[in-house]
Amino acid sequence: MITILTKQNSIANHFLAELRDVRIQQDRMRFRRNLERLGEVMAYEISKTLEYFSADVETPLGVANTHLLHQQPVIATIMRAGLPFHQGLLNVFDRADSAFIAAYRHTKKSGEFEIHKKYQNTPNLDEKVVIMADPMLATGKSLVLCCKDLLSEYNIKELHIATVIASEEGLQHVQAFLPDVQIWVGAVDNELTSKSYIVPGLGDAGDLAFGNKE
Ligand SMILES: O=P(O)(O)OC[C@H]1O[C@H](OP(=O)(O)OP(=O)(O)O)[C@H](O)[C@@H]1O
Ligand SMILES: O=c1cc[nH]c(=O)[nH]1
Ligand SMILES: [Mg+2]
Repeated sequence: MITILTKQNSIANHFLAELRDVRIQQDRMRFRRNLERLGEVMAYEISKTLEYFSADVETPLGVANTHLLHQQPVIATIMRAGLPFHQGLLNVFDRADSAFIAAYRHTKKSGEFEIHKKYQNTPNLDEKVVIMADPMLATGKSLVLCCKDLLSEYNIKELHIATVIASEEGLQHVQAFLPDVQIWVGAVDNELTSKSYIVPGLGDAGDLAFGNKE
């Protein structure tokens, strides 16, 4: 299942428009905050699909019945660009555990790239709802590699991918290799450049958030 946030009119469109805007995105703090705000909006949308139980809350004047999350999801992310987006999800799922993975696209002399995974630190994910957050889904190789590793190591109950901009091609790649995953995306763009950047996309999310890499 794929849910595309900007198919509906909402304030999320403003956050995404600012992330894409070649001038506004130069304000690094605002860029990170907009990734965070989209993480917050997406967390709210995902929260509507999770499992709840009936509970009573004692107020100063009586007892109110409500529905509470059966289980907090675990928020996983791929560094670097995932970090502000992860923070947004964590602002909403504020008692969640987190999982961190460091992976990046290493470009070879031929111009092709491969995903280098350097680090993974995660709580036990058995029987957990896991939300894997990475703002950019270009070829989909980073997300497929990282999710496949987690799925082979743990008996994950339900896996969600949260992303801000995806390419059509990348989405197809993820669906082919991770057919049971639920995908939440801000917007879907048509094209990839020869260096696998999304067009129109927003540029390099990690560099915009944290500075140019070497
Ligand atoms: O779908 P893919 O083709 O795998 O590309 C998407 C990945 O590329 C970017 O990370 P990058 O490797 O540039 O590292 P960074 O997050 O440290 O900037 C982005 O943050 C995704 O993680
Ligand atoms: O367009 C892209 C593709 C990968 N990573 C980014 O940050 N942007
Ligand atoms: Mg990345």
